[in-house]
Amino acid sequence: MENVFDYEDIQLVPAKCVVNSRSECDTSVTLGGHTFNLPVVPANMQTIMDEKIARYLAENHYFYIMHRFEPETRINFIRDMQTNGLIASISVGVKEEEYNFIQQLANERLVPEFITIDIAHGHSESVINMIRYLKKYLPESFVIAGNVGTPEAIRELEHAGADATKVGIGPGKVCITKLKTGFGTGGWQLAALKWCAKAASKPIIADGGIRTHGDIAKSIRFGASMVMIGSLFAGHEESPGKTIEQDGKLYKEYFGSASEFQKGEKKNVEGKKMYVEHKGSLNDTFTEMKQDLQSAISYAGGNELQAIRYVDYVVVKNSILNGDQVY
Ligand SMILES: NC(=O)C1=CN([C@@H]2O[C@H](COP(=O)(O)OP(=O)(O)OC[C@H]3O[C@@H](n4cnc5c(N)ncnc54)[C@H](OP(=O)(O)O)[C@@H]3O)[C@@H](O)[C@H]2O)C=CC1
Ligand SMILES: Nc1nc2c(ncn2[C@@H]2O[C@H](COP(=O)(O)O)[C@@H](O)[C@H]2O)c(=O)[nH]1
Repeated sequence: MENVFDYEDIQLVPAKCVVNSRSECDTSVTLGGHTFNLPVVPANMQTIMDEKIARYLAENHYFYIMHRFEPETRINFIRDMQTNGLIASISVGVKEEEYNFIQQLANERLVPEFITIDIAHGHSESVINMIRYLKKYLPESFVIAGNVGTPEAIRELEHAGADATKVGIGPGKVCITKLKTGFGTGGWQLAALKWCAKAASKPIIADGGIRTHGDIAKSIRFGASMVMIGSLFAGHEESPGKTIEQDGKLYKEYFGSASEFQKGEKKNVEGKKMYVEHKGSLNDTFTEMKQDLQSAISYAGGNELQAIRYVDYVVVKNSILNGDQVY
């Protein structure tokens, strides 16, 4: 791999505007035959996603992926969502009991619209076997497989039957994989996305490392169809993480899915816990994300998301932020 870079090293180059108002720009995206308002999905983590948020997102035409850390609730969750005319989008692992769970879904003809295989090292036989099993027993479910960080992995998972792949090993805010193992796409996630996108024939979800709304547009430019975000969604009043008060200020907890706090034990820990500032309602963030992305589309010289795919870019090596912060 040559010319590695990350989000803060890139600026997209404006093209002539073709709209009279940013409100004309369409941020919607279609995945698995369903159209969503934004190419953004909150991370399937326990301090980011719960059933209430899932319902809110589905009702408001945003994509969501429920986490897999309360496995016994999944059957009722799928039933409840579908009974109410909403899409069911769940996560699975690769351990033996997950095969029994999938068999149970097939027996009961409960078919989630989306199933995400949520594993740290997705370029593995365990994930390939799970993709094949899902495609055999629940062929109508749209299968997202990950996480990976190389073109070889994209090809193998797509070849096994994955309908989309998820790219990002180690760029997450609460991720310590890069420090504990020396591996991953941390620090060059955007370049890894570009590299993977060249091999992909199906949609890619860029996962981890998004720190500003402009990073969503950059992900689209480098090949993502959808962007998974944890930390930017962690601080809302609706977020499931505990709220704490320190020196009169409110914070919310955000912990990694491979952290000691998630696992309940100190074994193969590759995640940590942090506190993020409380930031109001989820709805306000989605509204702002939409406005920022509409603006990005207008700078790309188009009126729909695809316009961003074709803009030029420059590498500005770490100089964009220049000490600035959004707030
Ligand atoms: N995107 C990212 O960068 C990362 C994300 N995570 C998140 O943490 C959660 C837990 O992930 P994970 O540990 O995979 O899930 P699980 O704890 O469910 O483990 C899944 C299976 O894969 C095995 N396994 C896990 N890591 C490896 C590896 N590096 N090599 C070989 N086998 C492995 C496990 O066995 P055993 O434990 O015995 O090895 C287990 O049998 C997930 O939600 C995942 O998304 C975790 C790390 C990185
Ligand atoms: N290495 C680890 N990665 C993790 C862990 N828990 C979640 N994740 C990944 O991070 C992203 C969210 O990233 P962010 O930068 O938006 O905060 C999430 O979707 C997972 O892929 C973990 O314990 N270790």
